Amino acid sequence: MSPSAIIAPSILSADFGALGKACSDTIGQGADWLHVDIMDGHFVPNMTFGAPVVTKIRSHVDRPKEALAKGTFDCHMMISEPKKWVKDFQKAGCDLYCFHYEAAVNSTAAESPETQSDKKTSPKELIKYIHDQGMRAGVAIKPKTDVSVLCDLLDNSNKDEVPDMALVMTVEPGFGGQKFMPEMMPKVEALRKRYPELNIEVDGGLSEKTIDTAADAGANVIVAGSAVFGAQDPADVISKLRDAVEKRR
Ligand SMILES: O=C(CO)[C@H](O)[C@H](O)COP(=O)(O)O
Ligand SMILES: [Fe+2]
Repeated sequence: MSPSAIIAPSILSADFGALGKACSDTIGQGADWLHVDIMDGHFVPNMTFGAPVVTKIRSHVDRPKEALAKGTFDCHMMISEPKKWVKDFQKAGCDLYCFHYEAAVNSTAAESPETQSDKKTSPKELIKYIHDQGMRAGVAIKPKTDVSVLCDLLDNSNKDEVPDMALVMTVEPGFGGQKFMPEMMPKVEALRKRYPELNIEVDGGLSEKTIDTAADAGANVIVAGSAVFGAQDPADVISKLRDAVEKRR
């Protein structure tokens, strides 16, 4: 049996002028996690916010005592230097630090701004580093990246270096409100077949119209921004997304 449905509204589509309240309201409407999109204007052509804002919104939602339980802050790091910000986000209240594979393999960031050099960090070293800071680690892939890069990480026998979640992007990262890419589903199907217990997240264009396709493929962690925050009744949308995943388990 695949893991339970986890509904993670993306606060990218919330009112940034009242973000703390939007976070607590969404959890009250039945969301499991909050999906927090961090964009640096470099890895993607858009910017959001950094750790100081995460610190402020964290105080509006109880931090989960158990890993990946309700209230988890799922930080989707669309940034060029994923290692550089690990400690800041841990302190700010991130529970699950999900970096982009593409950024890690191109990253030139060292551990801290003081020691920046051209030292490279491999994705598996970065996963261990995130675990060492007490967070869970996720690895995201853009639409043009092959799913085999995730399998290589997931097949590692050293558990410290294995990701806790795989994120298959179903839009090009950078903006909310884009069209879901069903052609990404073979990646999700391949992961579900090989890793029955893995948390597989899909992000971009998820709604009541596209959830069946994602759920059929085996996704269980559902990010939805515009579909939740643009809805008349967000609780109803969250519940329908959950039901669609649960009925396929
Ligand atoms: O990572 C993202 C964009 O890069 C967002 O999480 C995603 O697009 C959610 O928004 P929507 O559900 O409106 O597509
Ligand atoms: Fe995202």
